[in-house]
Amino acid sequence: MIDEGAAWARIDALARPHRSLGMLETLAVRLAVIQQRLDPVTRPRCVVLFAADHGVTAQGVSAWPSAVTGAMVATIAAGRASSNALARAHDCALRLVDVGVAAALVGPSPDFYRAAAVGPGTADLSQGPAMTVADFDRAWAVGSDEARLAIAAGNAVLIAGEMGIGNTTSAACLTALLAGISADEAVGRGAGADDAMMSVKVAVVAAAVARVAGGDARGAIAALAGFEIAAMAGFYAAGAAAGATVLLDGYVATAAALMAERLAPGSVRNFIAGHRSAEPGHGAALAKLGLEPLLEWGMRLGEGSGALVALPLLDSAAAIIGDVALLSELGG
Ligand SMILES: Cc1cc2ncn([C@H]3O[C@H](COP(=O)(O)O)[C@@H](O)[C@H]3O)c2cc1C
Ligand SMILES: O=C(O)c1cccnc1
Repeated sequence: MIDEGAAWARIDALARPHRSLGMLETLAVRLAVIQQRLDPVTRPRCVVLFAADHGVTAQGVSAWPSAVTGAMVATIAAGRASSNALARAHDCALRLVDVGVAAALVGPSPDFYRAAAVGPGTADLSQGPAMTVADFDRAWAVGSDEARLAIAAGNAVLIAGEMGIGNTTSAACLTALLAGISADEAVGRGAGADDAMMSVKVAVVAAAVARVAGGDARGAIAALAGFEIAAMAGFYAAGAAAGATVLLDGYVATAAALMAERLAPGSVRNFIAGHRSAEPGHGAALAKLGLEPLLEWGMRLGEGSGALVALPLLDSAAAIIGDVALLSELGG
């Protein structure tokens, strides 16, 4: 059993001055404890992008129309999104999973694409439940299935990303519910909402959370979720249960992580927070999970981008615990 004490003992025995690599050593200890080995690995790794549409866009909560979800799915399928570029830069395999995009994929579907739509997008969460509990379980199962596939393919580090116009409204609802913050604190500009959209978004989030609060946890979560967020939660829970290292992205991803921890307690032991997004509620969501983000770079994209940018830090951390001589070997 490798606990933090055992991992620190190894770090402190290595051929360098005591604690001379700062936070990189803290990260190395986290990797060693998650993976239960003093030579943790970060390759191969993969990012699975889950995409879906959101009925709540009818309320005017996003600066962008829903059709952009499908357009970006086509861009990702063509290998031309920010997430594709970052995945290539960091030697990370990429998969794209449609869990509920309204539009059919235009253009050729590559071998890394999977059609697994639960429906043509969620219902408007401001008018009633976004989805039934049965559909929530279907979306969750798509994600848990993807985690098992990723692990069976040998991946040591799992990343989930998302594409879904309107999904920062759903993430704000889920964070308000699960991290216990107000709608004001949970709502941010997402992909660029202006002040008028922001006040609608705060009102929508406050009313939706008030409507479901106090009910059964699964039903409340399903009422506020998106298909891609539910799939990410299933991905995280199954990845953690199988012992994988799970690297989280931004605000939407962390809302899914809160769901995973609520419905599959203990999942958080396998989570590493890649970054803190510019969305204002993200700090409270990470604090609720007890996670310290690796980067605070003002990123606010989603698509797994913040996790992908943090990936080389995991490579560095693995190298400085697993691939260095011992002090006792000095001169020997
Ligand atoms: C071109 C484009 C590419 C994106 N890639 C990720 N997002 C991000 O922005 C969306 C959430 O923001 P909101 O809740 O304000 O709609 C999600 O699709 C998320 O993945 C994008 C958004 C746009 C417009
Ligand atoms: O932090 C995120 O996940 C995020 C922020 C803005 C837009 N989409 C996603």
